[in-house]
Amino acid sequence: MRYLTAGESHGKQLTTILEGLPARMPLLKDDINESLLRRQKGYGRGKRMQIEKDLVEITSGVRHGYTLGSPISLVIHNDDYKHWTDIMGEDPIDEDTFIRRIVTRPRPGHADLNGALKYGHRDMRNVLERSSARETAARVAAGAVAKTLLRHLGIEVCGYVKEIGGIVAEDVPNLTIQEKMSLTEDSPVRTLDKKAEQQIMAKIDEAKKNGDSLGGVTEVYVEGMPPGIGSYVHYDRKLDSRIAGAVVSINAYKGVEFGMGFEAARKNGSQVHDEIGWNEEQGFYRKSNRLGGFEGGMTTGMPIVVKGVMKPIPTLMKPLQSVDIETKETFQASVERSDACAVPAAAVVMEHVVAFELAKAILEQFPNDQFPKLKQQFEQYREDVRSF
Ligand SMILES: Cc1cc2nc3c(=O)[nH]c(=O)nc-3n(C[C@H](O)[C@H](O)[C@H](O)COP(=O)(O)O)c2cc1C
Ligand SMILES: C=C(O[C@@H]1CC(C(=O)O)=C[C@@H](OP(=O)(O)O)[C@H]1O)C(=O)O
Repeated sequence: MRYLTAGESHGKQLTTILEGLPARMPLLKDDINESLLRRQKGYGRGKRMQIEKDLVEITSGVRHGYTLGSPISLVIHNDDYKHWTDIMGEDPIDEDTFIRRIVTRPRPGHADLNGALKYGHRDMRNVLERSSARETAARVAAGAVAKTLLRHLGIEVCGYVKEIGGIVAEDVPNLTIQEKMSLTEDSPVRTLDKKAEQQIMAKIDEAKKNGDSLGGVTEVYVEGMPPGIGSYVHYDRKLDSRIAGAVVSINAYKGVEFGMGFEAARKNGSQVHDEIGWNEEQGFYRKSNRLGGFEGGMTTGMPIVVKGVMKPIPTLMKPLQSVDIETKETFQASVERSDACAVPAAAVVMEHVVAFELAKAILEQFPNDQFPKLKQQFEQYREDVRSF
């Protein structure tokens, strides 16, 4: 399974083409819309999210609520496009409008300058329109389809916020994944910890007031993956490495940890590895999950726990110094609108990119033409590993 996305942030629409999904899998527009709506929520976002109402149109690959096995195309319209038709249309525009709206001032922390140097664009709008995280809506649409497949196989994926601006949300022990999902849905900053929630909101307000921005840490938790998904035989089949790549591909993500992650560097082996047990009912199991559900590039059958770190949003109301690419003059960047913090939204994006990698690995490992056959073989595999 693979997908491509197309679309500019202020262009007409975003398009996702998803290929390699089995035929005869139940899929509803609402499965995708629910995810899109979740991505739009979260305290700290700017005015753009009040303009957009992300809804998907399925334009191919699905009939009467089931996949056909042919490419699925998903379209999300940009409601903001109506304000940008002269700037973003495909037809040539008059010189005056072009000069007035040309972007020559690169923002530190964004793709603007590197993209201009690489492609030779003198109007950096040609870079920022595509490098914008607006594209993550199209990726969430693909991930929502993957999540639907996983749900039909008994696998649930949940993303939430662990930390924003240095305020850490404590874990609530022994929650079921359903409880995690509903708690985070009710939280404006998508945390499990009510106390941290209030502090985080105050911290975001403070950053906003100072014209500044915040980053944080998001976590994705997955339940229901059997052991042995992924492979140790080649670098590009290791599922943890694919997940790491997918997470860092999200705009503003700079690092990934599995389980105890970087903390492992400060521990002895006896405090890191997960001891193996066996009983008649479960078969092989782990006595702990310090490694976050992976060994040797394969799932262990324990929940997958992966964290990602998002840097603070680069567009700042408080100006940072930069240099105009035409005049070569130093200026203090000024902007009209931006998110102050998008970590809660990014947790939803991370959930969906992880879900996509999991679904992709399953489709590589099991017969993938027809969903009912895949499901049957997958359930058989679950039983095979349980009784091994
Ligand atoms: C959900 C989400 C929303 C974002 N919103 C903004 C924003 O409003 N302003 C901004 O400058 N960057 C925003 N970003 C981050 C930039 O897109 C990102 O920093 C930029 O594309 C440069 O890429 P890099 O940070 O991965 O190097 C957002 C990122 C995500 C995931
Ligand atoms: C549009 C989305 O996020 C955008 C990501 C983004 C950026 O620079 O990455 C900049 C902002 O867009 P604008 O410049 O139009 O205000 C965010 O709103 C979205 O998440 O759907």
